[in-house]
Amino acid sequence: MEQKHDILSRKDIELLVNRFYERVRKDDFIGYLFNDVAQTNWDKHLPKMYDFWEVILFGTGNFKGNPMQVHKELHEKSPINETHFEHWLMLFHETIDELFEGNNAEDMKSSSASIAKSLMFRVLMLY
Ligand code: HEM
Repeated sequence: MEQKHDILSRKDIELLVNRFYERVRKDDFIGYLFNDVAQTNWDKHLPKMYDFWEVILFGTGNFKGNPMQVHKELHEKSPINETHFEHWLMLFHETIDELFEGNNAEDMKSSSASIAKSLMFRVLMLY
């Protein structure tokens, strides 16, 4: 088997994001939020997510968006809760571990966990 390496480039981010949302779309617990509620246009969403993670991980690229607003609107259409966030995070971390290994992979797990927490608190107004 090929040795795993760290997340080092935009190409690596693209692979990770593609693999993650392939799982999300088919997921019994959160898939419907994308497929039915948001009716996600994947050709737009995926490049946006490459940009998002490129900024978070490498400080390069140009993400334009408003995640707080987007998730609030989603929650208004179809309520999401802590379990959805935990599940999202579990799938994300599993996908990272499946493909990569190293400091950036670990950083991505911890930054996704803290963003998930802050999104969750603000979207669900738990503060
Ligand atoms: C309960 C967990 C989550 C669900 C169900 C969810 C769902 C969604 C949906 C449906 C969209 C809109 C896609 C579209 O344009 O159709 C979206 C956008 C987005 N999500 Fe999430 N998400 C979750 C958690 C997270 C987390 C934890 C992060 C970051 C670590 C994140 C980052 C983003 C970003 C950056 C966007 C793009 C925002 C924009 O367009 O301005 N999401 N999400």
